[in-house]
Amino acid sequence: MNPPLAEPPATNGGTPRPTDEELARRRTAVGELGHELRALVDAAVRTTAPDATLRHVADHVRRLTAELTGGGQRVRAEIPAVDEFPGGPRMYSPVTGPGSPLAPPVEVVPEAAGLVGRCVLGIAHEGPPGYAHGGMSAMLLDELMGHACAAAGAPAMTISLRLRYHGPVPVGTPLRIAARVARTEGRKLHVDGSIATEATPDTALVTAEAVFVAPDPARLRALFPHLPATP
Ligand SMILES: CCCCC/C=C\C/C=C\C/C=C\C/C=C\CCCC(=O)SCCNC(=O)CCNC(=O)[C@H](O)C(C)(C)COP(=O)(O)OP(=O)(O)OC[C@H]1O[C@@H](n2cnc3c(N)ncnc32)[C@H](O)[C@@H]1OP(=O)(O)O
Repeated sequence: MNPPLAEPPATNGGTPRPTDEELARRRTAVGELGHELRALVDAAVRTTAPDATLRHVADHVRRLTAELTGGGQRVRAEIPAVDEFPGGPRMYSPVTGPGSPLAPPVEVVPEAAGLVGRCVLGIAHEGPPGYAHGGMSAMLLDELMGHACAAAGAPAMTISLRLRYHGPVPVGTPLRIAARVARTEGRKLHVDGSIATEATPDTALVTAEAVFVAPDPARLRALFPHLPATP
């Protein structure tokens, strides 16, 4: 079990902002580690190696974890130095983050009617054998629909998300996730989304309708105490 995360301090401690070059170097290193961790997770859920090998690897990984935690750790709600929140890169997003072992990761590109994300899910994301966990589809859509809000100029949080699963989403297959803001109503954004394979983009396997709310500024400060003064 991970230890509980510490509560956020009142400020970020006045840490100086890294230069663009330092930031680029750090992001590359974060992405490299993320890539290797994803390969490790994939290998771990697919391996048929003997028990002794699993125990041996577990020992190695325990030592590596100690090496990573030894250099200091970010506290709950702290915005990583490699991120720009809201609206910019989020290196550790569990959906799009190159540094996250949980993320496929999804690559997001703007399209005429909103956004499209592309990824391949792995066996680590499996629900029924050979197909994605339904919760993974929900996570992919929630994130991409959130990106569509930010791209429309209103970073927002989900207040409702309704999914329809029309067909199972295969793992190991290039996927296309689409999201667009259908209409806005004050601070509320009504967003549509879908998942299909790249090979058959017109056959939606999952469709989603969500409502997002752009938080009131006071609520925003309370929720995200580490936001820069002018987000
Ligand atoms: C600016 C940053 C915001 C942060 C957003 C996050 C990321 C943005 C950054 C970059 C964007 C890029 C990518 C997107 C990344 C991730 C997307 C994933 C999104 C999520 O994974 S996010 C986690 C799950 N999400 C929650 O954890 C929200 C829980 N929620 C709240 O924290 C508050 O709700 C809040 C803060 C949203 C609004 O708070 P508030 O104080 O500003 O506004 P208030 O409460 O007054 O609600 C205004 C109107 O929404 C109605 N309303 C509210 N909740 C409702 C509900 N459940 N059902 C029906 N109606 C509801 C009210 O009834 C009122 O309606 P009316 O105006 O008609 O009376």
